[in-house]
Amino acid sequence: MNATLSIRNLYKSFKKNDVLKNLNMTVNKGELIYIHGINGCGKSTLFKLITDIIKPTSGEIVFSADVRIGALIENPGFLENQTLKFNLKFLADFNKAYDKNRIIALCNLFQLDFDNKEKIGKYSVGMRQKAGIIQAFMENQDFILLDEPTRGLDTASIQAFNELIKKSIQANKTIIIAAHDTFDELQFDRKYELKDGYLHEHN
Ligand SMILES: Nc1ncnc2c1ncn2[C@@H]1O[C@H](COP(=O)(O)OP(=O)(O)OP(=O)(O)O)[C@@H](O)[C@H]1O
Repeated sequence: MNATLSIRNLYKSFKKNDVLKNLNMTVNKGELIYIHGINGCGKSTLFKLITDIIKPTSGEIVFSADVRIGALIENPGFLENQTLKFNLKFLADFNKAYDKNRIIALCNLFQLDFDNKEKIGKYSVGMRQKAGIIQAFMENQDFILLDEPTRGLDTASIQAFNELIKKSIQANKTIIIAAHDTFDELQFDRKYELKDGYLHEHN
């Protein structure tokens, strides 16, 4: 198999709080992975480690190649006094990856108005969540991490989300979804449970 991410003997503690203990996981290119866990079990911490936002206490996180990562972690951070259009361009420009047509297609999929003049700070929870999902996919990233992606989404948007995931997997993207929600419509290659700091693989 074509391992794209290898996590070896990963530990993360915040002072005396041992959040992740000896975590091992290999993710292959094109896989769809699900990590289930209750609030506070360490899902966001794991994603912050993978995206290098925080450093492990010990252990290794190795990408086999130069992958471009898209991520939705906790509440998506935006410039609150700017529009959706401004925010998405601003973020994509960091990587010189602004693709207006792709962004408009994603906005249409989620029934979000790309030209909405409202500041993003005024958006509803669901609208903001959709904007967060869009930024994780808008640069056609290879490896996508989604933390509680369907939080606050209505039924139509959950369907749009499922569609996006299926299409992305067909396009050989690698995706990890961490959530306490279940995703019955999606076919995962592997499922894990993150509990008491340990990651258990489900059959
Ligand atoms: N920067 C930090 N400093 C100290 N403790 C932290 C920090 N970040 C996370 N933690 C602790 O790590 C544990 C896991 O938090 P994390 O946010 O990863 O959980 P989660 O599974 O994403 O939860 P939720 O589903 O509620 O988003 C919690 O006990 C939290 O208090």
